[in-house]
Amino acid sequence: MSPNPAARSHLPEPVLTATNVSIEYEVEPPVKAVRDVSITLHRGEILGLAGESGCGKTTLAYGLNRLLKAPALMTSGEVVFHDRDGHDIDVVGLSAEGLRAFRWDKISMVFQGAMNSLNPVISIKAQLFDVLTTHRPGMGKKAKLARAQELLELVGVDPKRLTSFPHELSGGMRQRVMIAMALALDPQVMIMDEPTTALDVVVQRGIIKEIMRLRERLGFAVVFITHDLPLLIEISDRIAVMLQGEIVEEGTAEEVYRTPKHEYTKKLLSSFPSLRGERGDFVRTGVQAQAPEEIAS
Ligand SMILES: Nc1ncnc2c1ncn2[C@@H]1O[C@H](COP(=O)(O)OP(=O)(O)OP(=O)(O)O)[C@@H](O)[C@H]1O
Repeated sequence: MSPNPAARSHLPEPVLTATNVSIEYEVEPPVKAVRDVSITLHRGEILGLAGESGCGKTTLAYGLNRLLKAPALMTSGEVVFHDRDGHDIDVVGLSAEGLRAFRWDKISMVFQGAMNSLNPVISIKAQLFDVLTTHRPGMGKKAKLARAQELLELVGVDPKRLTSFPHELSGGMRQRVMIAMALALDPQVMIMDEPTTALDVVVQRGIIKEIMRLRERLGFAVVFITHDLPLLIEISDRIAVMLQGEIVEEGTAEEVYRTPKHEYTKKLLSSFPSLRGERGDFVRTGVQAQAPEEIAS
């Protein structure tokens, strides 16, 4: 199968553009974790970031959302968020106040250990209210309650759980609550860094399925990072492959799977035997991902 140029020309407009981004850890000797990376995330798409441990995926994701902390430093590059109202936001140039308003509202992030960042002694309701109070100061109590209930429903958690404390919920439920929190302000981009890796396979698949449904329904774009290349191929619209801080290959999931160009991509694909042969044959069609239960089978 050859890449379909027609499909590419129909990509939606960009929502996030990173240009020539380089990030270093200023340690001795310095670590060049991200090297001159340019990447475009289109509205509503799932962009999978693949590559082995230590290649710079998390560092890049943090850079996109200005979450880098010393000793990490973005040494060059531009990150521009293209808001749905037509304005461009220079993410690198945002002030501290601008950044507080930007994060969670425009781009939110769910990471592997996110479920453990819920405060164990504060109810789910209070923690959801906190996000809404901070970012939507004009919102009344009734509206906040309705939104909190709606958010839990969206991620498949019974709204009765609002009064629960995190320790009363399973790991999967807590991660769903974190996804609800990330959705609270209707972000246009979600960065998901190994969002389900700490969970068992059945729970993982359930949550991935939910993310896919939500993306269809709410239209946010996702940068999805995982070591699970078969999963990435199934759920992503496009995939970027990282090697030692650089993006060495980029294409639709189908192109990357069917006609990988870079030797490293070929090596990466061959390290997942499940991707070869009848059982693991490519099943994705268009932008509609296969149902996760089918992926798991
Ligand atoms: N605080 C730090 N100080 C120095 N070097 C770091 C620091 N954090 C990460 N690095 C280095 O930066 C490089 C990129 O790391 P990063 O965590 O972004 O990779 P990754 O692809 O996300 O890996 P993983 O999948 O294991 O999370 C690695 O060489 C790592 O050792």
